[in-house]
Amino acid sequence: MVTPPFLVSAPGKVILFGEHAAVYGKPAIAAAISLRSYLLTTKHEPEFSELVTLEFPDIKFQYSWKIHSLPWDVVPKGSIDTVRPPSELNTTLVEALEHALVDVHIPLQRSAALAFLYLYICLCSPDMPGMTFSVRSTLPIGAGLGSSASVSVCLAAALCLVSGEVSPPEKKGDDDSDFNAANYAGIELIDAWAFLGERCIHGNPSGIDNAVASHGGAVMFQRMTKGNPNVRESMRSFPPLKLLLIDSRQPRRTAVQVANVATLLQNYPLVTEPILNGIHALTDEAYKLLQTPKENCDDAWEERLRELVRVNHGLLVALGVSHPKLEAIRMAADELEIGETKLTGAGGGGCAITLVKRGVDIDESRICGLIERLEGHGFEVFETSLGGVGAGCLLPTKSEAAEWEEWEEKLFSLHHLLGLGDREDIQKTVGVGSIDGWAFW
Ligand SMILES: Nc1ncnc2c1ncn2[C@@H]1O[C@H](COP(=O)(O)OP(=O)(O)OP(=O)(O)O)[C@@H](O)[C@H]1O
Ligand SMILES: C[C@@](O)(CCO)CC(=O)[O-]
Ligand SMILES: [Mg+2]
Repeated sequence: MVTPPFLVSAPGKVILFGEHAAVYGKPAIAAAISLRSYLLTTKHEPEFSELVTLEFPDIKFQYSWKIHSLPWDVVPKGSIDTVRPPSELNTTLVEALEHALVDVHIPLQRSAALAFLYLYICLCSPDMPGMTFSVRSTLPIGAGLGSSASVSVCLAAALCLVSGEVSPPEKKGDDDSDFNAANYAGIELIDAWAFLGERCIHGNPSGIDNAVASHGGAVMFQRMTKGNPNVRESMRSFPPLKLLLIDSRQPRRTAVQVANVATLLQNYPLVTEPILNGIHALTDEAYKLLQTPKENCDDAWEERLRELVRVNHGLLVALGVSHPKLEAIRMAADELEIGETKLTGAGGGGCAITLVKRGVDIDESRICGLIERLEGHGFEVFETSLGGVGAGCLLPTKSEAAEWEEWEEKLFSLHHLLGLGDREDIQKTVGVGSIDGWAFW
């Protein structure tokens, strides 16, 4: 059992191929990005020990519940398998939590708070001390970069740590590829609980986003079908790709986009199924291409990959999940002949990626021209790298326990920062890659 204060963090992701089809058991390819969410867990002062507090400053939400007023009796201790959580939500618990959420009307706040309460009731117990869980993200929210999954993974990781279901990650050796069985078991469990958090936020997730946010790297993922388990294949020799990541800043919710595709499939199965099968075949092609040894990734290879990006976008347009702003981004990149562009994530707004041409026929000034043009239209261009680390934890080791007070003081000032700082402040002060001490499962 880990005693607060401590921080956990998990990355966002980019889906390169296969979104939406992933929901129907088709393969998809995604990679973790360097933009991440952070969750600080602190213990309440004794006078507030009967409260549990949730703070989501990014979505202007803060709420405290009396711990004993929550519906603990719906899932009595021992009635839930915390080691192998089910993949379906317990609808009785979801209904019982309505009461705790009666004052929360805004859907984006309500779904995130439901994810927290659901995991809190399943993993914790009413005799635990009062705590505050504060989440900040350097990811744009609801923009296709897996913000919901990175928050779900942070919530699952923090709650698994305070309940003792999972131990903090053991530091790996110098070779980051070293396999550590305890870390692996820990992150598998966090991933499984985060999937239920995703279910609370968007109803019918495939599980690809929480898989990438937990494990990091680049993966080919296929949701379980007819009792077969999920496939999650790590793509270790992922070739370096030059990508632009552009946020249309058009808000949308994944839950709505996924439901729209479900309606299309229901209304026009003979039309929609072939589109999903087309995405499946295209992702298989992309998978083969992305397995090509680096030395064979020549111009023709790049051209084929870009072609697949273009076709994937076209099929997503046919599913009805593009948006005029995403089309404006694609057209700007097409006009300047920078590369091929597709929406990424659930679409309907949010982000697009442009797979940039390399080689002699494209110079940096053309790319700068595109960025300027996009920013001029109010779009935001992100720089990020693909295939980064998965979920991690920052807490003092036993040998540092003497510095505990100093640590606690630092985290309390961090608490303030998590409430007020901007993305750059957060990344600089606690960010993975900016400060030492982070360990990853
Ligand atoms: N920083 C955050 N703080 C609190 N809640 C968040 C935060 N980031 C995301 N969420 C929750 O996740 C929801 C957005 O998730 P949604 O699945 O719609 O988009 P996304 O995950 O960013 O994109 P995609 O699913 O396409 O990758 C928000 O409405 C909110 O409920
Ligand atoms: C649209 C979708 O395919 C990707 C969202 O990032 C939904 C999912 O797979 O859960
Ligand atoms: Mg999401």
